[in-house]
Amino acid sequence: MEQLKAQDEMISCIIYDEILYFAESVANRLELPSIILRPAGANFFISRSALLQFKDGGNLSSKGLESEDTVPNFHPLRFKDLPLSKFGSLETMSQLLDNASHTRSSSAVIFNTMDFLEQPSLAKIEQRCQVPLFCIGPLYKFAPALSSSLLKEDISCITWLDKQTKNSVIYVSLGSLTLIDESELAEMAWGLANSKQPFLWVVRPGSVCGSDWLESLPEGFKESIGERGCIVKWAPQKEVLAHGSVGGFWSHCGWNSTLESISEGVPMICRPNSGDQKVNARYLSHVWKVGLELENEVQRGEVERAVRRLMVDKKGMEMRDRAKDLKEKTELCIGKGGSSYNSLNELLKLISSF
Ligand SMILES: O=c1ccn([C@@H]2O[C@H](COP(=O)(O)OP(=O)(O)O[C@H]3O[C@H](CO)[C@@H](O)[C@H](O)[C@H]3O)[C@@H](O)[C@H]2O)c(=O)[nH]1
Repeated sequence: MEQLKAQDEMISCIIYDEILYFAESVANRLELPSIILRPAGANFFISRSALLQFKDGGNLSSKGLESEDTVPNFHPLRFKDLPLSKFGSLETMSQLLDNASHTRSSSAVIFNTMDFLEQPSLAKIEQRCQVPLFCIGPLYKFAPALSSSLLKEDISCITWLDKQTKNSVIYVSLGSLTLIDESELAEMAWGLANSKQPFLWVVRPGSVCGSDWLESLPEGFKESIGERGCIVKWAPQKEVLAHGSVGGFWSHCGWNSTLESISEGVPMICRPNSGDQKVNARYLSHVWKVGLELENEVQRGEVERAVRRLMVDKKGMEMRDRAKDLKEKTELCIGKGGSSYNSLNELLKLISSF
């Protein structure tokens, strides 16, 4: 540590992901300022306090967590939307969230979001937060050349998209962690096939339990879709969403996918799985009104109806109009004088003052 300290006085601060909260102690030991990066949304941050509040009050039984009732003071969230993880117990999860929520001695907090999108939640956070808050999202718009992808992107899907008509393609991707089983894969496959819409589907290797990649696709499916479907292992998602042929996105509603879809003006089918995704899905469908949520078990008939509603029906077109509106607001936000643009400049000023 001492060596690191003496060696490099060029390091002005440590920016750390909120989950890696122990990095704050390292910064203190090195006598460096630190800044917290919260990579998910402000609505999610607020929903965490609901989870902690109800857990501590003893009102959160596992039955309570399935309830359709709205959480008092947390509209539009229902108890079932609270951000529980599938990867741990309520106890472990709330302990982690509690630790990640404290600012400790850090000098500032960064959110990957836009002011206009999450204003009410940001205002609440600002009230409680003792240090400056910087909303500089969507981050990928400020650093477009950096690919953070761990998997190789299959760019051949762009050539396939070039051959499709405007707004006709539904893009399907469940992010980098979601797992599904073989029967869900089959229902998704037949729902997409029966919708008669062209689709670009990312099936991440290892994401279907019990199968390496496409072995468990149902018999007859490939023949039935012909050239109307394109399946890849990993896509250049930001480029895909910005492509004129893409008119809808079936997503697990991870925060990055949510921001990317909003920024490119693409309405969504929301199929959240765990954690913040349920909060994001609720805001997409009930506040921003650019998404429709698939809530029940995935069944081919429901998938077919959801795809057609989003891609063809009037309701879908209205959602597309609202999504275009959010895209324009995002452009203003990242352009010169916009809130994220200004916030980023303020952050740079703070860092240079250290
Ligand atoms: O074929 C693909 C599929 C995805 N992506 C990219 O992968 C990222 C996926 O991120 P996200 O939508 O946030 O999903 P996860 O990878 O599942 O993210 C985890 O981290 C997020 C940020 O904290 C949380 O919001 C999610 O719930 C959590 O699952 C996005 O940038 C996509 O552009 C690709 O480039 N190609």
